[in-house]
Amino acid sequence: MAISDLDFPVGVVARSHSDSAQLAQALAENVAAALRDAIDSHGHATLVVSGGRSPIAFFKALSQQTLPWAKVLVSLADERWVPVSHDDSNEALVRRHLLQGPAAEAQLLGLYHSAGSLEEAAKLTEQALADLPSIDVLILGMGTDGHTASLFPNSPNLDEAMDRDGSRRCLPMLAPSVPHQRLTLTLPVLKAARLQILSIEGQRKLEVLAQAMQQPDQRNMPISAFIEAPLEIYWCP
Ligand SMILES: O=C(O)[C@H](O)[C@@H](O)[C@H](O)[C@H](O)COP(=O)(O)O
Repeated sequence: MAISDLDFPVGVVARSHSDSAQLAQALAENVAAALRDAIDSHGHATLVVSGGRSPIAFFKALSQQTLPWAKVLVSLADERWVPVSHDDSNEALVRRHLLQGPAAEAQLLGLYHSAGSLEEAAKLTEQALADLPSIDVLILGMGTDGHTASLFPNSPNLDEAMDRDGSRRCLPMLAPSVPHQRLTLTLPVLKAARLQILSIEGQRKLEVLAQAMQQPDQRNMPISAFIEAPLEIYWCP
């Protein structure tokens, strides 16, 4: 199967790349151009990225792009509720692979807060996200269960997190894999991004995407809520 075999809704643009390295470089160049446009347009740019393993090559390629990085605010679509010193921290991943070289000048708004409970941490993050401008560029990944960010099927709070009219910007979620406790931006915040990009690799994830497009209830596979205009999908075999 190739991504060109899928019948996406109008306004969803699918871009196929030969391999991970070529996808990462093309994505980095296109995101850099979008960040420059945002800065030209309103003096600053807000980039929200996802964690996991797939984005590392993209982060490294983007960090080397030339742009006024001091005018860029980087934040996260989700976070594992672990200290930023922890190996599983998405903030640590972004600091290690993206905020390097020219991109070291960017600002970072992390989601992690220490607190007595995940719910209390989410409330602190909610307050901190009052400083998050509207998102210019959003980079999403996808798990093979159809989750994106930390919008996990069957997680408590998923209904509220996927409520397009919801008022919360951040909610506590539970993942099926360790670390289970997560913080996620909610659907209305993510869907308000000007440029929404889903970056996935491999046949298995292409099959998951095809399956997600058939879901009568978007909560079964939350990525399905994003497979609509405006979305750009980057894929390689
Ligand atoms: O915190 C996370 O893990 C991510 O935000 C998550 O949503 C990720 O995008 C998917 O799980 C895909 O992860 P991989 O790229 O590692 O497959």
